[in-house]
Amino acid sequence: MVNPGPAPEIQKYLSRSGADLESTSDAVDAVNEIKGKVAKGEEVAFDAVTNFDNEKDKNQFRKYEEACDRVKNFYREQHEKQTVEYNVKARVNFKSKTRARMGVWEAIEMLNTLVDESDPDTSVSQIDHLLQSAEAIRRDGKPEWMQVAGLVHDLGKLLYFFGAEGQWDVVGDTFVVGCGFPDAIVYPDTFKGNPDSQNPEYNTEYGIYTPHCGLENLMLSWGHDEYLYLIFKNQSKLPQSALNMIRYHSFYPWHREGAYRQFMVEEDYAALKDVLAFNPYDLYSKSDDLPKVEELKPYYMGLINKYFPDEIEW
Ligand SMILES: O[C@H]1[C@H](O)[C@@H](O)[C@H](O)[C@@H](O)[C@H]1O
Ligand SMILES: [Fe+2]
Ligand SMILES: [Fe+2]
Repeated sequence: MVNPGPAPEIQKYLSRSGADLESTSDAVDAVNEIKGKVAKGEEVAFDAVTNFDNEKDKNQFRKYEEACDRVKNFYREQHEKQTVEYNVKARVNFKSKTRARMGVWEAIEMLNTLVDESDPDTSVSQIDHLLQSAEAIRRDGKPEWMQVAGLVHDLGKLLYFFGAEGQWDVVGDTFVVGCGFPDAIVYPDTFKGNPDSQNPEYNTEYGIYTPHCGLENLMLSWGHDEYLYLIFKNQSKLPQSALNMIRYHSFYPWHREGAYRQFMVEEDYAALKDVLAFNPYDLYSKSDDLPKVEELKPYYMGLINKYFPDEIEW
């Protein structure tokens, strides 16, 4: 008899298996572990093994209370203006046009002038941040698709050059609109100025959503994650795990602080695993050592050609 292979529900996970799953049995173990924990109502956390293993160094990042005014002012504006109404408008606007046509490397170069106002940890330009992330992933021997995820994950910040209203609808951590704003978001007090926080249809645990409706059905605040996910979902050969890393990498209240569990379905735990495997390379690779862009270009062009068409409709 022919071996029927893993059950369809397991297959679903295998096709999106995390970066460190070497074999089918690893993947099945991982899935069983997730399922067991979910069934018992336990929190699922995954420790990614990376080069950044010094806890003392890790504590130097994301210190928002000590951040400069540039960061604080950014979040006040973002938290006041990211409403359900704006979100719907931004999504309709996204679908209404193509903003530019260019290749992935050209897009990376275009980001050269952008310095992210929301980021307390880096003041290097975005091209440097992308290469720092990709190089850290490569150094740890992770697969090519994940190196590519590192290389492109912040390309959604191109939105800034495509008629964004400022940086508040492009960068910064993301959160859900249409339900209450949890304290797990940085500077939670600033939501007082967001009209949605006074709206009884929105300001509850579930707001406009239903229990365990799945992350897929939530409106995440509009910015570079969601935009880039929408672009690459149809215009790349990236595996689902890479798309998860792109789509949720700024969703810190969810992936780091444990908020929004009331909306999760089983497959969202696989996405969580992907995002947690990616996060150290995004966050802890931030340093002032500038990568040598021209030296690295040929290697990354090779990867770009494997995963993307020559021209993307942005
Ligand atoms: O300030 C940063 C930056 O904007 C990143 O690109 C984003 O992914 C992070 O969530 C945010 O904390
Ligand atoms: Fe980002
Ligand atoms: Fe990043």
